[in-house]
Amino acid sequence: KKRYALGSRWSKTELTYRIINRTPDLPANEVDRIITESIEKWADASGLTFTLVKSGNADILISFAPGSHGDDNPFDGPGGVLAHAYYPSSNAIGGDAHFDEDERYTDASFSGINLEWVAVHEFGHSLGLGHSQIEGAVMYPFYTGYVPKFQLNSDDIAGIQAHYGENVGE
Ligand SMILES: CC(C)C[C@H](CC(=O)NO)C(=O)N[C@H]1Cc2cn(c3ccccc23)CCCCCCNC1=O
Ligand SMILES: [Ca+2]
Ligand SMILES: [Zn+2]
Repeated sequence: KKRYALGSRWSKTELTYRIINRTPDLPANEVDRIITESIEKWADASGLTFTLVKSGNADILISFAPGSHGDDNPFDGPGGVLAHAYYPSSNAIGGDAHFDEDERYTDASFSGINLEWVAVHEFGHSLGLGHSQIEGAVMYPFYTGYVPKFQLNSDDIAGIQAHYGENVGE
């Protein structure tokens, strides 16, 4: 099956991200923790580093909204499309990740939509990964349900390293 796909990449390896708003489905500190752990999965597998910023601009702007939300891709209500994100680019929306607020986001639960899985998938796009046809890859285009302690698939890791190389550690 076709493995990972590549879109545009960032021309830098030190990236910033900002949580614009949070889903009310989970406690705010949980949302922050899940988002940070999700983006750090990509840092662990590559030479990328991420800094959370609390205000102003950032490379990756993260927001939750239902239906029409200011871009050309309105969400579709509960189910269907869960979220989307934009490949790196010089324009403002590049790298941004939007989550459909009409979903019921959960953590460590087999019901609802696992926020961590969706976030890891979207941040893959924010970093320049397309979809993979490998069923176990996080970049697979279909949500297949909560996987306890899930890790990036080797295909996801190969994809991010094709763009940004290996994690060279401290
Ligand atoms: C991978 C995920 C985190 C992000 C992707 C979108 C995406 O690639 N974002 O970057 C997603 O939402 N995929 C849909 C694909 C999809 C499945 N169905 C759909 C019905 C209508 C529209 C889309 C879908 C059938 C019914 C199940 C609906 C609930 C699950 N939805 C999905 O799996
Ligand atoms: Ca939806
Ligand atoms: Zn996707």
